[in-house]
Amino acid sequence: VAMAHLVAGLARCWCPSPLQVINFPVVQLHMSLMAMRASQKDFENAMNQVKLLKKDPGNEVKLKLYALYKQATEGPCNTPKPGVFDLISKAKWDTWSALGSLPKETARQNYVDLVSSLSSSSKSSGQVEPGADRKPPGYETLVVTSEDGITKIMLNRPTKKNAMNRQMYHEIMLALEAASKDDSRITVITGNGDYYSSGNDLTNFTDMASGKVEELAKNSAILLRNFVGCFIDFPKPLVAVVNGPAVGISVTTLGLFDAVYSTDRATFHTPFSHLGQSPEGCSSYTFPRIMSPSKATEMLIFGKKLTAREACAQGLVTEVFPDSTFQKEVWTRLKAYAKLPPNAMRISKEVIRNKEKEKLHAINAEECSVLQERWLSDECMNAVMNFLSRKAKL
Ligand SMILES: CCCCC/C=C/C(=O)SCCNC(=O)CCNC(=O)[C@H](O)C(C)(C)COP(=O)(O)OP(=O)(O)OC[C@H]1O[C@@H](n2cnc3c(N)ncnc32)[C@H](O)[C@@H]1OP(=O)(O)O
Repeated sequence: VAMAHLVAGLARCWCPSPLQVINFPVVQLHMSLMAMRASQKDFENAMNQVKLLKKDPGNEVKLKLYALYKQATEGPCNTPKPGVFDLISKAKWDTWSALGSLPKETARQNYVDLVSSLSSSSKSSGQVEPGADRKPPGYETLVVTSEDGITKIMLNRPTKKNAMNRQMYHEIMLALEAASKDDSRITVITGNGDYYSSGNDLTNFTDMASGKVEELAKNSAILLRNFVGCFIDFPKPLVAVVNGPAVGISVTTLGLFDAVYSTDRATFHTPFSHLGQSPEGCSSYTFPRIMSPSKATEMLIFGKKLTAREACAQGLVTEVFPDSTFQKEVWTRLKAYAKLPPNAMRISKEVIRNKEKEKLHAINAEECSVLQERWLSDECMNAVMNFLSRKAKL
């Protein structure tokens, strides 16, 4: 009943004309503040783009836009929580508040990214840029689908072994955020092609070689911290369907999933020392707890690559399937799990995970700050340059 009131209330408040959200007084106030700063030009353009959207993006997205707006302009939510019966204000407060301590610049970037993904899926009114390349609708680095109670987030850069570039980090965060609010019961991350993911796209570091390295390292640490934070806070059962080899951050974050199903063709590899780097994804904490401390050390310090069966024996992988029947078996199982009562699953996850959340956020912050220094080291720069000049592969 409360949800019905909320939906009706949001519809009354925001839906009559396309994106009435932009008329929100607080947003208008911020528009004039934005216009004063040239460095926020993209943000301002995004606000204008929102006005041109023909298709109403729905209440969830409008709430998200509102929250990112507030975060980008005012910072973390510190206003008193509205009463339970003030459903609309409470929904807005909850969405803003859920952004936690997300930095203003990241919120601004996420706002711009979100508007850009909306613009490409909803043709803007009459403004056709002559000769402009049309972006494919929706995400650029992911394919996100939702059916049978399962939202599937598929990493989609198969020709790059699903290496995670900055765009992919942002899109995964957006997709997780959307999945946490949609009506699916289980969320799955998987890869397209023969790899699950080859980890961080090493070209993310090419800018490091060209000035302002400290600033780039700092921004990368913020990006990584927010990215991993989304996994720590994800409220629904999160399942990895590991369709092939996994490297680096795509392995370390597995410790934050609720189940990991793997093809027997997959391998699990965290070559941080080879790359002059150090563990992330909370693996410095989760891995010694999931497997024995010395096995974790062998992976995280010495870069030992595990087969799927070894990873399963160590507890990192829930179950391994023959590659020939992997997809069929895993999806049949997941569809059955998705029929379980959603609130029970969500609450069970809360009971299992909540005790650790604060700790995990602290570990995440620490790992990112250590990495920020590592990225500036000769060891790291040389390893990245070696890969990019094809002198080194894992
Ligand atoms: C900002 C947040 C930072 C978060 C910190 C995260 C850390 C990590 O994730 S550390 C792990 C980083 N990953 C790697 O070091 C893997 C590097 N890649 C490889 O060693 C190999 O590519 C391979 C073993 C994954 C696959 O080898 P192979 O089967 O021989 O395929 P290719 O090398 O020919 O790859 C095809 C194509 O894809 C590009 N590519 C693959 N992985 C990456 C990558 N991680 N970063 C950038 N590019 C990657 C590769 O360069 C090829 O491209 P083209 O030459 O243009 O075809």
